[in-house]
Amino acid sequence: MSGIRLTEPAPAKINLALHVVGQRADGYHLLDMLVTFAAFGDRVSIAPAEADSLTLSGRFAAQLGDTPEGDNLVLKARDRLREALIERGIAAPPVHLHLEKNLPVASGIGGGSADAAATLRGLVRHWSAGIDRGLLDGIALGLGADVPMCLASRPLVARGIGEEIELRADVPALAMVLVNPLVGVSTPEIFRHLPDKHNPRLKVPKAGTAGPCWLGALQTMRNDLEAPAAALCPEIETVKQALAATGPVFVRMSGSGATCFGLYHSLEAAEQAARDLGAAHPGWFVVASAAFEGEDGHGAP
Ligand SMILES: C[C@](O)(CO)[C@H](O)COP(=O)(O)OP(=O)(O)OC[C@H]1O[C@@H](n2ccc(N)nc2=O)[C@H](O)[C@@H]1O
Ligand SMILES: Nc1ncnc2c1ncn2[C@@H]1O[C@H](COP(=O)(O)OP(=O)(O)OP(=O)(O)O)[C@@H](O)[C@H]1O
Repeated sequence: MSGIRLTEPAPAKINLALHVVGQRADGYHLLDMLVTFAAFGDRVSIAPAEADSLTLSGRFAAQLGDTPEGDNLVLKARDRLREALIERGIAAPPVHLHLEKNLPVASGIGGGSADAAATLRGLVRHWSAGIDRGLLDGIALGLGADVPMCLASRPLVARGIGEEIELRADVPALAMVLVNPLVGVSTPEIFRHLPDKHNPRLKVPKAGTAGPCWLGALQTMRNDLEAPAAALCPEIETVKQALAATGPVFVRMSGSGATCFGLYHSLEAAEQAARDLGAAHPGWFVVASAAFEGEDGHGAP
């Protein structure tokens, strides 16, 4: 892509814990989530152009082949932001967007949501658009429940369907390994197979909790989508066992799966685990990553 003006990271979203605590009248489930982000993810690049366009690259670009271009969350994000800016008299001229798709699609690590959030962040900068944070959060939520947290892209607790966000800078930035058996799982189907929609709330450690205490707290938390996901996709249990055999400090499934993650005390340990898992399971998606800490060391703005 020539003439790139800026590139915005779209870090993978990792649900360290996910409790299903109720259901709204419209059927959406109420969730208590502890979320962090991986340095590994997609990337959205922006350049000025004569006319709007989108190009794709990356290992999983082909997985978006069946998604009509207009349904790509990158373009939806561009269009919703532009509409809001034009309504307020702010110019939003044509852009060439390039999506480097490194995250498997429909894999529980929020790839589409991360792409939408990165597009919003990038275009606000590209168009030099002073936009009210509340309005931007509203546009994000309209694009998907996970988009507001991906807009923050730093450790947080989210409640509701993901729109009530409390940043938690004290969550330890541990290295991780992400593993997906490359078997797609359908989020609505997992929710349909949930045995119980009213599970105990997430008990979040108090502000300033030290790293080792967070690890203890994580053990007391759950991902309530893990059992229904593993029932529909037996490979999830195989992935968890394989991860557990590499000596992580913690293993769990993210989102509605099928991606599972292991946490490690060092990036070197995570990289060694990823090498071993990749060699033993060449058909899986396996990647080692540091936690995302943003350009300023504290996550994205
Ligand atoms: C489960 C999470 O991965 C947690 O981070 C996300 O909330 C899922 O977000 P997503 O993949 O963007 O899913 P969406 O496209 O918003 O929802 C797909 C479908 O899953 C079900 N769904 C999703 C989220 C939610 N809180 N309750 C639900 O019941 C709904 O049937 C919805 O139509
Ligand atoms: N840029 C995009 N990247 C990925 N999926 C997209 C994108 N745009 C639209 N989609 C659609 O969104 C659906 C969900 O994809 P996504 O990868 O975000 O799911 P996920 O990783 O399971 O997310 P979550 O963790 O929020 O459940 C896909 O079926 C795909 O058709």
